[in-house]
Amino acid sequence: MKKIGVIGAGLMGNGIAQTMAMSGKYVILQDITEEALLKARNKIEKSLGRLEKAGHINQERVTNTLSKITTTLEIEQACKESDLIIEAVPENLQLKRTIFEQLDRYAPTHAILATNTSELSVTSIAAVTNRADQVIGMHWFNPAPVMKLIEIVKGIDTSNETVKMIESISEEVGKETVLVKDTQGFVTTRALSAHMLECMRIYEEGVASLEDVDKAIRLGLNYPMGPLQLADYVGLDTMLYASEGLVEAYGDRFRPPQILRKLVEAGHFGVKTGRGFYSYE
Ligand SMILES: CC(=O)CC(=O)SCCNC(=O)CCNC(=O)[C@H](O)C(C)(C)COP(=O)(O)OP(=O)(O)OC[C@H]1O[C@@H](n2cnc3c(N)ncnc32)[C@H](O)[C@@H]1OP(=O)(O)O
Ligand SMILES: NC(=O)C1=CN([C@@H]2O[C@H](COP(=O)(O)OP(=O)(O)OC[C@H]3O[C@@H](n4cnc5c(N)ncnc54)[C@H](O)[C@@H]3O)[C@@H](O)[C@H]2O)C=CC1
Repeated sequence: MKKIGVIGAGLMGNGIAQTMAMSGKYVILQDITEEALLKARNKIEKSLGRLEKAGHINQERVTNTLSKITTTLEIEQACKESDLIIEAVPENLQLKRTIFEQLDRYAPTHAILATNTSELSVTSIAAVTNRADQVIGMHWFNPAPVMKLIEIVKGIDTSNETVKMIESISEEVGKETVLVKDTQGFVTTRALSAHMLECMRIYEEGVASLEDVDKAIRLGLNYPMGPLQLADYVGLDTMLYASEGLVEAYGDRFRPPQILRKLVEAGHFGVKTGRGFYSYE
């Protein structure tokens, strides 16, 4: 697999594009606005700069990586020569199904179509295509260039060959993999949401301040980030979508706390909008 299409250039899409390009893949990154593409390119440059400063890569690798990434507003353009297309648009089943109809229409017949969904049904997304055996969940973690895991999700009709190809390219770009069944939330989102939603409730009940809930988990349980800080980092909109899907599958224990719903209703999605549980302005 030499050419990779990435659909959606937000938080995850730009990190996935960067990771692929750093391993020598040609990447075509697509979004619906010029502004989103510009923002993505800036984020990639910043992240590469950070890796260079830390001594992980040299200037030549930065230049090479950037030269391998092109951007487009046309989904057809991102598909037509790609061997693998990774979708990273917002966590909404209807939107993803609409995108996959188009991926199926425009991508070469050999291409694998992967979704970066955090918890939605890969099987349902695959069902709108004529190649369900070549559709798979490829679940990355934020920040994509740094996090070690890719959670591979095998839909009902995903072929073993498709799984092998995704295991192989994941390894090629320096990631470890786990293989999971297509169930709501897989392993990681189910586990992470249980933890984060409970911590939001602890804060909402006034048991401790925002800072102290985060500090307790960070220092007491040795997590790299506190749960509320991490929720802002992941995106509260994504957290809310995920919890709503998990409620449908597993019931009330994943019910979104009021504070999460209100922050999303107010347009405060976390780091990406400048405000969430914390302010970043
Ligand atoms: C919602 C879903 O579906 C799935 C998800 O993604 S859930 C969320 C998963 N992600 C997490 O849980 C992240 C938790 N946080 C962490 O692991 C860490 O805080 C972190 C890696 C983000 C930052 O690490 P840190 O030690 O706190 O800060 P920092 O020292 O700045 O960074 C550590 C290293 O990562 C690098 N780094 C961090 N973010 C980076 C980025 N965006 N690009 C490039 N490099 C980055 C830094 O340069 C640094 O490198 P060195 O140690 O070699 O100097
Ligand atoms: N935020 C996180 O930590 C993680 C998110 N995910 C999943 O990745 C996906 C994307 O999440 P984020 O990157 O956080 O969201 P985001 O909101 O940062 O980015 C989404 C991007 O998709 C673009 N977009 C919207 N409609 C589009 C369309 N029709 N065609 C092309 N692009 C379109 C938006 O303009 C935006 O740039 C979601 O499914 C999410 O659940 C997976 C792992 C981690």
